Amino acid sequence: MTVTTTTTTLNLPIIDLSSPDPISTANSIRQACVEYGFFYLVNHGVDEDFMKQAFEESAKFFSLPIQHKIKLNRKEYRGYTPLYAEKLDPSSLSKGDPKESFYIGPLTDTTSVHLNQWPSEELLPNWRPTMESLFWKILSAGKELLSLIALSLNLDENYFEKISALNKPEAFLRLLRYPGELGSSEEICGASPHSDYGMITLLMTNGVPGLQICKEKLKQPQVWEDVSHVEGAIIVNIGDMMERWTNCVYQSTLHRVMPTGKERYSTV
Ligand SMILES: O=C(O)CCC(=O)C(=O)O
Ligand SMILES: [Fe+2]
Repeated sequence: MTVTTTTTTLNLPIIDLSSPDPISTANSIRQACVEYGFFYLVNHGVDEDFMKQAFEESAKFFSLPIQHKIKLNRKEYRGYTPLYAEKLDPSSLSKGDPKESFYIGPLTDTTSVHLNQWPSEELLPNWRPTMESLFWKILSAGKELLSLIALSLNLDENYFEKISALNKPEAFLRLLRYPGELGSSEEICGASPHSDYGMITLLMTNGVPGLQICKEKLKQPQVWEDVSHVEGAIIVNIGDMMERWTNCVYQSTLHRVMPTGKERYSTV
């Protein structure tokens, strides 16, 4: 049995992507990745009004009747997954995570881009252009960040590009909706505890809290700490692949989303 307790809210480091001093930024990134595996990214080029618009479009899709959504059921890792269809912690006894999602595959890859599924233009005319624009903006911030992460590891800033780490399937964009309803007394997570599998994850939320991290995954009882919302910031976390590549110097930190009674949207 896993016994969990929640403590205080964390003060994660804030990294400024537009800082004129890449070496000092890289040093701060290193410290954040060693200590937490999580940090906030500001001045990343995705402006707040645009994010608001993206969450509005996301909400329009998720509020469609289920028969419209189910037509876009996930195939080839692209499309809609209904409530409870996923369980990020396979050992959890719950019937699945109470969240729905929509997966968009890499727009960069001409050989697979046609596999993406989109809601019809008649139903949601601005949906596809908004999500495509979101994809490019976050990808661009992510690539800039990866050159700073390379510097933070004392590598050439183009290192990840040179080793083809940015080749297809470069990046997926997922839109998530958590109904947020509080369950019975048992601990039911919106997203059950997991670490991400890739290089890095860039996460934006609509400001509704719920994200928690557990810095020491092997310690019992587990201690979960709240990650608070910083207006306009992207939350970045290190994935398992980057943890492995750095011989565990950078942490792929366990995290989860707890319901707070409020509907929550995020993009990862
Ligand atoms: O919605 C969130 O805040 C986190 C989602 C997440 O951790 C994931 O999908 O990997
Ligand atoms: Fe995650």
